[in-house]
Amino acid sequence: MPPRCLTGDVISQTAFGSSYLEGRRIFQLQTEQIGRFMAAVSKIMIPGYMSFPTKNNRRMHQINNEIESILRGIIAKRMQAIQEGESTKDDLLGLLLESNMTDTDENGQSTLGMSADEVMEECKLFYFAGMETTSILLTWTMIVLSMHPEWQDRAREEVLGLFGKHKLGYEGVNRLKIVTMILYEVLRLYPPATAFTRKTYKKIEIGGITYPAGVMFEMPVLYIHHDTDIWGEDVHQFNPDRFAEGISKASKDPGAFFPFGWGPRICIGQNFALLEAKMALCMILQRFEFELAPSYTHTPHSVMMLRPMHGAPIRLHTISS
Ligand code: HEM
Repeated sequence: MPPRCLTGDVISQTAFGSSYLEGRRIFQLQTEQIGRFMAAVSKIMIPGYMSFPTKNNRRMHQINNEIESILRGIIAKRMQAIQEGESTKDDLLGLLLESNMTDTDENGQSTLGMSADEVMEECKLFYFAGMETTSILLTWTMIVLSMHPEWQDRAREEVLGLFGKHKLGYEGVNRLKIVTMILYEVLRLYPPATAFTRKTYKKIEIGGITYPAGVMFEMPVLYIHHDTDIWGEDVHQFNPDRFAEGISKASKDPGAFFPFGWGPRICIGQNFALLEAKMALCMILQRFEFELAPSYTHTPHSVMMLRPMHGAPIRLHTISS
């Protein structure tokens, strides 16, 4: 199963719970949407081009309509069930709707909570923000562990030592040290989100320069994660040991590792993503040894996110018990 199917299934289940299959259709459509969007932005950069009635843009519009119509159906069905006294389910949609329904006026319109459209947008955002990123992290991890079999062995040793071939336990997952160091080092070398932006809301001085309100800054995650002055001469090498004493001691600047962003808008799903990546990696390591197929070419490519440009053909060999 490609990592994207796994992370798509996980977010479908956690976002929509019982409506998982309907959720999965949305995610399939959004996967097509991402592909089409990337094809469009990597070809041409004319302002407004995305609204031209090209075949690609028309299909993207169609996909968006279909996604919204499925989501409206899921939300309406769940709201009706809640109104009929069914308990809100323990998934993202249930939690969003619950918050929505506690603050409604006499007409049933949300006052403090979110509108149905906002709930829908949140559901869409969680997919975009959550599925692709974690799948890319898993993909790079498998690539890097194929290139460094000694680290693959160390990680497997740790996993088998903690769980054997048995089902993973939450407590055990929290005790994973080598696997955590590996994931951090992969996130340093190949951060799925290579940059994010911040806008000044008032006049501000940074590094001796005064900026007015409304200036957009790009925070270059990839660039800072590869800065020799911060990380040392081996900055381009895969060396999980640098994280042996935690993130703050891994570099000369404790704030230099920020694959999930920073500040009040830091990634809301970072713990979820790391837990998911750890569990998926442990389950793979328990069952398989893996290596890169000869056709693999190492070409990190950043359009929206940092991916292996020509995919990641990986050979899995079942470990006999
Ligand atoms: C390896 C996996 C992931 C990476 C590298 C990642 C990275 C990021 C980054 C860089 C941001 C922008 C933060 C900022 O502006 O400071 C972000 C925001 C966000 N992420 Fe993630 N993310 C990951 C997984 C997830 C998952 C699994 C979810 C949901 C379950 C998620 C939900 C979100 C949301 C909702 C936001 C917007 C937060 C806001 O604007 O307040 N992310 N993520």
